[in-house]
Amino acid sequence: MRILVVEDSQVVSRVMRHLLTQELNCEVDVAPDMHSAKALLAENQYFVAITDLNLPDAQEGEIVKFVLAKQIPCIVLTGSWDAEQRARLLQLGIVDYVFKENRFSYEYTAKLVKRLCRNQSVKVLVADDSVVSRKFIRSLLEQHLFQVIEADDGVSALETLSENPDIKLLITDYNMPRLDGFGLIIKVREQLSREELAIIGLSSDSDESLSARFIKNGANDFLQKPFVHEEFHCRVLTTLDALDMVTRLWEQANLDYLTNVFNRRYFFNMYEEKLNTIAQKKGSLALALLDIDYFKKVNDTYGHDVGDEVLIEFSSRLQQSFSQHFTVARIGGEEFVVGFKGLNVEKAYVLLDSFRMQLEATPIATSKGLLNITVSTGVTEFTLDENVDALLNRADIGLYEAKANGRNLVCIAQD
Ligand SMILES: Nc1nc2c(ncn2[C@@H]2O[C@H](COP(=O)(O)OP(=O)(O)OP(=O)(O)O)[C@@H](O)[C@H]2O)c(=O)[nH]1
Repeated sequence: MRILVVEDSQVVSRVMRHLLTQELNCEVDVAPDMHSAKALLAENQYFVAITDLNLPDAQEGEIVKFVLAKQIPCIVLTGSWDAEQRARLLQLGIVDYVFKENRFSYEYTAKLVKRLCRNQSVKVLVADDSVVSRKFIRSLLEQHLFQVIEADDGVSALETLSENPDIKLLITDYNMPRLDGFGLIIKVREQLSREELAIIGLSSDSDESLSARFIKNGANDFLQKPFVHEEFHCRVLTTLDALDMVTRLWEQANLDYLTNVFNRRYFFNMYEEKLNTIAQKKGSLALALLDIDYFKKVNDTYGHDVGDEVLIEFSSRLQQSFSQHFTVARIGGEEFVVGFKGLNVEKAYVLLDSFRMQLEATPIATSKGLLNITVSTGVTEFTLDENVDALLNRADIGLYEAKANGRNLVCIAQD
């Protein structure tokens, strides 16, 4: 990803380069004037341009129109606060107008670029029966690079949501035919929590109680129409940042910090519930306990960091082999589990033995060279009246047998 900074002050361009490369994996080109900016724009594709308005060879902000004409998102970073100019440039379609006040202005700009990068993968559904209003909101969202989908009433919004489960944000009007904004939110919240789908309510109705009612019905936020561009963007960004924070907290609580597979806590919580459902439906489940062989030797010979590299690569191979259909978790130092929901122990055995052979045949690349790694595995099948501990204990008996019989084996433990 390439970013263009058009800025005649070397101090500012150096600060921006530093902050941008800290936040993102990107290349930063700096143009000190309009002439060199044009040359760089002719040569390269830019994700975004951050431009000053007063350049030695173009003092009236000419650079902005030039950048926008090339369909490149433009953030204005200026030392002169001019309310009229700001309103005009926002109208033209710049992403934001940032006043160079202090170091926070530069940090804000770098964070904004990071958000633009994230926004490209965020789907937003706009539900509004007014075409004009829908198109206006679409244009605001597209300035910030969101993927936008439209629905012209509550019923079609519901259909679109079920067809696109990856929509992260719903922006809905209140007055709509067939199903209004409240009805839509109530129906959506029967299935999706505030953390799974954020909702912002909109209305031009003068009824002051609407905002509270929207939020009580399950919206994350509310905006009164007409609104100014910046307020709209601030609400959208704050709502999505909150969603990101919840996701990060969830990941910290449920993913293993080293390997990024599910951790012990997630596995136990999820499997207590899962076993109840499987027992009720009389379904099948096989559970495997995998333990890397002689792992202590890897640490002792090559150091703890290389041990970590082995754990990371081993987890990644487990995920590649099983995560699409089954659950992979790290439950101890070099101990992993795989839950094979829907499989009996014989079928799980075949998959696990093939994984074992592939691991043996493909050494792991580490900073100290290729290492031959093998794994021992115990696998067992769920019987309808037991809990996770009992199931794991039985898988552990299989694992013990695999270790005792020379390692690099998969052993089935029968109940
Ligand atoms: N590098 C690294 N090592 C870890 C981590 N967690 C646990 N270990 C190490 O894993 C090793 C486990 O050793 P043992 O339980 O003796 O097992 P082993 O050497 O694999 O022997 P067998 O299982 O009998 O084949 C210990 O040396 C722990 O310090 C970790 O996060 N990173």
